[in-house]
Amino acid sequence: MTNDAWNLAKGGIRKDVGTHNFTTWIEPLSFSSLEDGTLRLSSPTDFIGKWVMQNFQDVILRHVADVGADAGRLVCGAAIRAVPTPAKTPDETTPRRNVRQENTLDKRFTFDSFIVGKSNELAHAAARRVAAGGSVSFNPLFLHSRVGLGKTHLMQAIAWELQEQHPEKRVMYLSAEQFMYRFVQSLREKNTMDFKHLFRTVDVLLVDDVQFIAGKDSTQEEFFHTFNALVDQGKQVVISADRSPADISDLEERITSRLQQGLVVDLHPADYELRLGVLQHRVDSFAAQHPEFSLADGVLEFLASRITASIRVLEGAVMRLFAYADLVKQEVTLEQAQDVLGDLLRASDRKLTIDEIMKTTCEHYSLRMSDMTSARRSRMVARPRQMAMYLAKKLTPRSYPEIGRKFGGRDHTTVLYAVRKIEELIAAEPQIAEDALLLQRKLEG
Ligand SMILES: Nc1ncnc2c1ncn2[C@@H]1O[C@H](COP(=O)(O)OP(=O)(O)OP(=O)(O)O)[C@@H](O)[C@H]1O
Repeated sequence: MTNDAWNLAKGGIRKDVGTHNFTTWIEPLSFSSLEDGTLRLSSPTDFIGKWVMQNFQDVILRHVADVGADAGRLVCGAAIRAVPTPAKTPDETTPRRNVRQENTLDKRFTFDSFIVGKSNELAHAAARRVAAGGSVSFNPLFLHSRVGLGKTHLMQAIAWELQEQHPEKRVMYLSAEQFMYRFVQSLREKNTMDFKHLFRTVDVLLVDDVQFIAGKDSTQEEFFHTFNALVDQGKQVVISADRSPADISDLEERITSRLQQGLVVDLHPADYELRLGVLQHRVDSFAAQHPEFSLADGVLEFLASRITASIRVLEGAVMRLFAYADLVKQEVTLEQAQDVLGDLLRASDRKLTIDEIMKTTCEHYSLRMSDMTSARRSRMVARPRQMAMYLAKKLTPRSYPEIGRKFGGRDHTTVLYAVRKIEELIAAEPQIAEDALLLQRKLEG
């Protein structure tokens, strides 16, 4: 069994255990080895490892068998070393097998369960407007944010609301990856007319994670035509991405400019009140079904102040507390919460700086710190510098101009170019992909 086979098995596991369990328990695991019928997975903490062995052993072994690996036993823990995975860009012609083809919506992602705060109020209001089903002055609605801040939740809330209030409307929600999958499938099965018909006759089209199609030429082309056909007919389109249209590299200029013609809204990182609101909401829903559940005073406030990365991470933390409470069957104290969530808290504590990124990159390529800010252009220096800029954009919240300033007062377009260049090289050159992955692992500790 290889890393790839494990990734394939994870697709099936996700379907069986649900997105929530998957994100909390399975996603953090990495493949280590399969020897003598024992599958070894590495987990960030022993608590997660134990929980996975107790609760997901059967489902994991079943799906591992489905991908052709024979394991009768699972061992999972923090002391197990993971096999590094080379970074890979999905290939346009070989869609991943675990892509969901069904248009399923998550029952939890409704407006009722969406907590509104300063950071997301505009996105929420715009989503509500689209969900009302009347005529809307902006088209498309483009939602963007860093990961785990509620884009998918809002998109699906729109779809649920429309389905409920306007059952006559044809609403289609899917990820850009699914769009590509269906498109490639229609090419293979020579029924592109059906594909076009399907997508051009919907009333509302919601496409999640559109950055995925950047650089995938024929899918982009088809997406562009679908998009134009719908907008020209006055049909509503809603799109999400992990960055703004202008920041998505490898997206054709004409697509970028059309995407910018509607309303582009950024969901900002959640502030303390919003984080606390989300936690409280989750705890209330859980406690309604588990009256014995009890949390010591101050635990939620502590989590809301310490875990700031994303709402997804916050949710993962609270899910883990529920699991822990279920195990010990007593009130969860602050000390226990700190213990069980140690890895998440440590990760949240680390605020990576651009200086650290430069230093680690220099060590990796045996360069001097001054090379990061110098004007030298030889490839030996320029490439690592571009790599450091790429990592700075990826791993810190710094903007292009801020990064440019740190790298010897360079222009923001130089940083943008560096990021695009490294993204291209990661896709084309395994050595660069490996460097990027190794550096990222080192930096994220
Ligand atoms: N304002 C909110 N209120 C309640 N739950 C939220 C809110 N924002 C995010 N969440 C929850 O956080 C989790 C992650 O949200 P979601 O998947 O929508 O993020 P995303 O921005 O689409 O992330 P990605 O870019 O990784 O796709 C989900 O479980 C979602 O329900």
